Amino acid sequence: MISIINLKYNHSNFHHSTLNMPDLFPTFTTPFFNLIERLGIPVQSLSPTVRNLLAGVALAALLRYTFLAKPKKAPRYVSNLDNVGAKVGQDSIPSKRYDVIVVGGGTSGCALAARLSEDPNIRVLLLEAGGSGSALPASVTPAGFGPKMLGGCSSINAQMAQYGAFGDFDQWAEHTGDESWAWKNFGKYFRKFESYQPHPDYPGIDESARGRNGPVKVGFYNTITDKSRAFIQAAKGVGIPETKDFNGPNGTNGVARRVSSETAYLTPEVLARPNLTVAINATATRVIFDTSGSKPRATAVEFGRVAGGPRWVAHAKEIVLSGGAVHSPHLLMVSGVGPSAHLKSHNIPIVKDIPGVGQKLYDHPVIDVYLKDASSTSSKFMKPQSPSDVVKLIGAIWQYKQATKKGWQGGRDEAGPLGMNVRTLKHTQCGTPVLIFLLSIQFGEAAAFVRSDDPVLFPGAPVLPDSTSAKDSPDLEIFSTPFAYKEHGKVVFNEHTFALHVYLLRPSSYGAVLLRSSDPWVQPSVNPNYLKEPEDIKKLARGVKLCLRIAQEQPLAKYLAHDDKRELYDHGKYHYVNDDEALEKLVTERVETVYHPTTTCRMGKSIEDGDVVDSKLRVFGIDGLRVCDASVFPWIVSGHTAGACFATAEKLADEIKAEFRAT
Ligand SMILES: Cc1cc2nc3c(=O)[nH]c(=O)nc-3n(C[C@H](O)[C@H](O)[C@H](O)COP(=O)(O)OP(=O)(O)OC[C@H]3O[C@@H](n4cnc5c(N)ncnc54)[C@H](O)[C@@H]3O)c2cc1C
Repeated sequence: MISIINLKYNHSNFHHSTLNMPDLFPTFTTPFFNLIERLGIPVQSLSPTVRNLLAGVALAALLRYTFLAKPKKAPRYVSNLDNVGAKVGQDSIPSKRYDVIVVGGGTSGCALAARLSEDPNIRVLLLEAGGSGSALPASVTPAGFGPKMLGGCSSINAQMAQYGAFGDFDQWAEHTGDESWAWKNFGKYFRKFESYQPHPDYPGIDESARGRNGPVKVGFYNTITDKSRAFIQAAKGVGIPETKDFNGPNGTNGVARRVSSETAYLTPEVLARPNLTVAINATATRVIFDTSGSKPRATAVEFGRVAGGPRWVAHAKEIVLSGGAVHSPHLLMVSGVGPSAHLKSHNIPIVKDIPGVGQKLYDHPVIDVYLKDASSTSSKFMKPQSPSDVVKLIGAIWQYKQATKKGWQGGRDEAGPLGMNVRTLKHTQCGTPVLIFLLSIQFGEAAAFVRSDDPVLFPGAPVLPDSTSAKDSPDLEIFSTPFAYKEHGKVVFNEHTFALHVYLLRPSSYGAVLLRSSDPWVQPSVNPNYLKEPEDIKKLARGVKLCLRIAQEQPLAKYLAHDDKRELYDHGKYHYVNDDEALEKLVTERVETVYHPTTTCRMGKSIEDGDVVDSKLRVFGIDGLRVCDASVFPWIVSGHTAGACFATAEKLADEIKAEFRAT
């Protein structure tokens, strides 16, 4: 299936890079400079330095307004762990008992805990290693490799709500031997979590195929730059047909504004439930088992706040690990569940030998194509490199805050550029989302899904080994961002830029998550093994070739500085479209990740096949222990991974609730 996202756009305020009053945001700059004029200072005649100085004052004032605003009332989370479990070593304190403990308040965990606690007879404890996403400005490190928070990756991701190809889930059903995972059955859980927001600018969506009442709002919320609009037209020009809806009845497609799992599922009403306890800053360090019977049973979770600090224990009938594709296998292994030789090498007593734990780490490798923007209209100020960038950014923050104060919910233009892929201030305290926005630098505005063996796009190219789930599923995604960045956003350009990115949707290569220590506070090693298989390199090389061709196509071409042949940019590499060897070299030199790790606790039929959980997400050979997050995907999906995490949690919640009702 081939398709393109198109998004809403309002970028008229950003056409000059120097500090120029009329070009800045009138709601912010006009009153400020009026005030200065009234003090008798002729602003227009001031030197750029003085104007920048004045802008600095404005910056300080606005930062104070933005970041020191009165925080909203803190949600009902428990941080005193004495109220959650029994302190280890204090036998006089009776253990706390729950029906279900969910470990990890991320994308899947928040959804699961919220849905389970709808049944007042199920006492649920959600343990989250981090704090609230709305209170942790520094929590932007991807994929759980650093600080953690409620909402997990859904609190920092790029909000692209494309769910994968329908055939992906039919393949899941085939692998597990359980038809409930086939799209015709599993699809209802995608509709259950989403609330599709129709938009007049985007007609032609079959709303009957979309969810209407779920907690996660999905729709055409974002602004879109003129270059990403031009990208859509250029992609059509090279032969990629346009589609209205990634997730509609005709196949893969989609867009969204950020709604984290925390803000969507852990609403004040949900948090007020007496049968739900949400503990923050509570890192699970071990699952505790009763090994006295013929089959081990998970009975409790041990958790703590900091390495070397006190630990607590809470008991439950059912324990569900939702720590994500890195930390669920990590917790299993430090608890004695995993490949026995590997655990023995770390002196961990074996509870259950499951060789597949931590194996089959799939991820989506990406190649970024750097282009110089000839129109000088990029949003480079969002990663400020100069005082004028700072002023523009402050103006954007101001505009965004004004719009949200007036009740902006997306779908209209007045929020300005920060309306693009950014969580609304409304849901959070102070300026946290602004920081998240500045640091996360993931602004996918428009995307195209194609196959690397499409005869129209790659005429004469030999067919490569095909790991995709169905014959019409895509294996490459190309997306545009309104400026270029390198090394996960750590390096930005101090010039106006534009970027295309291509990633491999169904890689053949996979790696592993392995222990570096038996100490649960020591992070595991994560080796994704990108590009180990040669066909992955060849497919990505075709994707780069397509990016270079799209960049040459009108109307996109007119925005780009094709005569800029500096090594910094890729304009000088257009001749690569006829040089596969050069393209493949570029791929191997430039590979990065789009942060979609999956499959490290694979769902399937048996331990012998390398699977870790069965189709009800129960860990093989252990009672009372399940895993529910991206780690259980039998294969990585042909698209973005958060949707399938929400849907998996929705499905498991229904199943566990039914089991509790039956007992
Ligand atoms: C930068 C970035 C951009 C992305 N962009 C998109 C996108 O545009 N669209 C899309 O669909 N997907 C996107 N993704 C991927 C998607 O967000 C993830 O695949 C998905 O959110 C994973 O959900 P999860 O439930 O498996 O894990 P997570 O959401 O990572 O949740 C795991 C949770 O467990 C907690 N935890 C871990 N260990 C412990 C422990 N020992 N004790 C207690 N708590 C623990 C963590 O703090 C975390 O809250 C992106 C991801 C990243 C990082």
